[in-house]
Amino acid sequence: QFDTNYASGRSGMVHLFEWKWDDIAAECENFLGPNGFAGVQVSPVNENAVKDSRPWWERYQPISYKLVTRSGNEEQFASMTRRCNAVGVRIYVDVIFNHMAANGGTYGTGGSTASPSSKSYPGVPYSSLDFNPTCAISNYNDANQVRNCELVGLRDLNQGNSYVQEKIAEFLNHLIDLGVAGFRVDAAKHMWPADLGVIYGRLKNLNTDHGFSSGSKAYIVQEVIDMGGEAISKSEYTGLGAITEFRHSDSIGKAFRGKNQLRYLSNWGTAWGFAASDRSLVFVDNHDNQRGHGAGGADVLTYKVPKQYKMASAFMLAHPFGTPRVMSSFSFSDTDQGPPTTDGHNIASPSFNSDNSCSGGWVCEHRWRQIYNMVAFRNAVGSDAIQNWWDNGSNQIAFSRGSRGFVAFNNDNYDLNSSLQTGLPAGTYCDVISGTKNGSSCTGKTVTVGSDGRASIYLGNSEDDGVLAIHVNAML
Ligand SMILES: O=C(/C=C/c1ccc(O)c(O)c1)N[C@@H](Cc1ccc(O)cc1)C(=O)NCCCOc1c(-c2ccc(O)c(O)c2)oc2cc(O)cc(O)c2c1=O
Ligand SMILES: [Ca+2]
Repeated sequence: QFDTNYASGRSGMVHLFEWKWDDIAAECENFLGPNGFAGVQVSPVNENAVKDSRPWWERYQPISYKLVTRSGNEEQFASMTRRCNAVGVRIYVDVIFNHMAANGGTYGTGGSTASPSSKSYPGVPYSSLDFNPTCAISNYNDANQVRNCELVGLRDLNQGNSYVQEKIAEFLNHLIDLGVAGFRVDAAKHMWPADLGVIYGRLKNLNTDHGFSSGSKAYIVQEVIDMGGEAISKSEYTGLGAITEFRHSDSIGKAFRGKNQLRYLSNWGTAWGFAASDRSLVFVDNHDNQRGHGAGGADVLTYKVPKQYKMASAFMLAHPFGTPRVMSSFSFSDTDQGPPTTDGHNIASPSFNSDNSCSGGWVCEHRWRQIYNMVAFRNAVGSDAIQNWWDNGSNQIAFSRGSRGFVAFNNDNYDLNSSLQTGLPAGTYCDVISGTKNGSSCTGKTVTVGSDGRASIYLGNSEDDGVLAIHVNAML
């Protein structure tokens, strides 16, 4: 189903890609809880194939459903969900049950062996009876092939098989017992919606020991890469739960790279071909398309283009459309490269600078002031509608969220300098992009709103950030 199970007053999910469970637990307590984040998407928790150079994508090659990975073991996972739920931060698990590991001398992160060539995975156990006949996906316009054949050599499970359904449901219910709030279903496009419906139907209610109200069901977000032009469409999945809206990532990248004038964002939402707001998990980039090949490819914005990245993230978090997910990356130069390690195998923990940013190979976009302050903005404005849309006919735009928040963007190559209607009560506000409210002072620019709700808004085109944001919880 598509209710996020977020604790009240919180929004903003962050994908702590490749983080270890102990480090996520600490991050919930030290940063995400205090800053109003609602949830964490974690990397796959099930035992995966060990590949020589430890590429990031080895974690998408299951060996078994044992909870042993480079991020930690079952005990550490259980401790993480306990500690994060205790501070109002939910845990969403990236689950892979379309396939099992591909060929290649294979043992798992938990020590299990497997023989993909004979479709034997004793760690589950799965045998050749549980897989579709071997064939390769070569034509994305053949829906049967996309579901029943192998994605890049990954052994394709038959989710129509009742034993397979049982093993998958057992795996997901084990995670529900451990306190998770939902799942990101990997490669959902490669599974039949009817089979997914059977599997989701076998899920238990969420564990009330972790603060969920009784009868709550797991939030399901299905990875369906649908940029149009293929046989399979996301609408086949939106009845079952939410979907990852890749068109949002592609379109927001194009807009803030200047390929689309920002004034066209005035009808941002389903008019752009996105799924319904409550079925769309939205993002600027994800773990796959930030590496250039996934969907959207070349136009996707990443931490490598920080000014545009922060503007796009601010727009996503300021706009009411969809359920936003902030990507938190490790730095990479090679698209196969895995997370930073201490010894080539064990993942390194993030280290933190005095300004709360990360080091040690972790980018921690979620710790960038312009991003975490916009999560607080989104919390402050709640479900208030967009009002007072303004644009200059090209790349300067502004809008308010009811009477609780106001944002302005400047992607033109000249200053934005206008008196605009903010919708806010009269007063002086801290601009939470250039600074942070600190008691009754602001470490960045301030904006004074008159009794008519108007304010003089200045955004120089050479400023670090092309965005300005004020809201009722940042009033001085
Ligand atoms: O680049 C990658 C991994 C990409 C990837 C991994 C996880 C994801 O959730 C994802 O969306 C993409 N993998 C590299 C290396 C690789 C991995 C395994 C393998 O047998 C061969 C090569 C690669 O070059 N992959 C081929 C292009 C990317 O094709 C993949 C897709 C994919 C890409 C575009 C689509 O429209 C689509 O429907 C599926 O999904 C995966 C899901 C997985 O669970 C595991 C995978 O290996 C993959 C996956 O290879
Ligand atoms: Ca399949």
